Amino acid sequence: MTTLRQAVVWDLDGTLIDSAADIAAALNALLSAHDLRGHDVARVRGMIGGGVAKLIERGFAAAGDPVSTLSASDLAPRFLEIYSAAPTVRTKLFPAAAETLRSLDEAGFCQAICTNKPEAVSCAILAQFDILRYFTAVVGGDTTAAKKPDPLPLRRALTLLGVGPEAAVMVGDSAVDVAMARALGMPVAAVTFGYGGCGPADLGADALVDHLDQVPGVLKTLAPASLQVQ
Ligand SMILES: O=C(O)COP(=O)(O)O
Ligand SMILES: [Mg+2]
Repeated sequence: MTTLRQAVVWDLDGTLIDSAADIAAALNALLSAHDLRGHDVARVRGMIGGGVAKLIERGFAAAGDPVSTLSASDLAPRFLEIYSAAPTVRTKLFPAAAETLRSLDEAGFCQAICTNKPEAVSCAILAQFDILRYFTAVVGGDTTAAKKPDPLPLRRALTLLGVGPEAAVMVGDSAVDVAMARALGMPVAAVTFGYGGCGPADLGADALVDHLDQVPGVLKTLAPASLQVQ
C-alpha cells in the first residue's frame, strides 16, 4: 500500500473553534463606541466567515447604520485590537477537536488552517488551546492578497504543505469553504454545527460531519485509496 502524504486543510471559526461569543463581544464594543446597539451571539454567528471587514459591514448594517466597504476596512484595525486583547475568554474548541487533530497527525496526515480570520490572532488562539503544533501552515485572511472564497489562500496552504489538491481534503462550515475547495477540484466535508448561514445540507459539500470524531472516517471515503496513509 502506498503511503503518499495526504493533507487536511481546516477552516477555523465554526469548524474547530466555537468563537462567536468573543467575536460578538469585540463587535459589540466597536458598535457601542459608535453609539450603536450590539447583537446577541446567535445573530453574530451568521455574520462570521467572510473576514473582519465583512463582519463589521454586516454588524453595522444590522445595527441600522450601514458603513461602506471602505470604512469597514478602516474600522478593521480597531476591531482587531479589541478582539486580539481577549480572543479566548468564552471561545471553546468544538468537542473532539484536539483529539481528532492528534489522531490525524499520528496517522501521518499533514494539516493546515485556511481561515478568513487574520493570521496572527489565529495562531495565538491555536497556541492558547495547545493545538498549533498540529499545523504545518496557518493561512489567515491577511496572509495572501485574497480571502476565501478566492482559492489563493488554499493554494498557499497546499504549497506550504507540499501537496497538490489531489492529495488534500477541505473541512469547513461555510459556502466560502466549499466554493474555494471546488475551485481547486478538492473534496470538501462540511460540519453541521458551524456558522454556515444556510442549512449544512444546502452547502453542496461531499460529506457532512455532525461531530469532529467522524472526520478520520469521512477522509477515508473522500480520499483516493492510493493516497490513504496507513
Ligand atoms: O470570518 C472570519 O473572520 C473567520 O472565519 P473562518 O475561520 O470561518 O474563515
Ligand atoms: Mg468558518
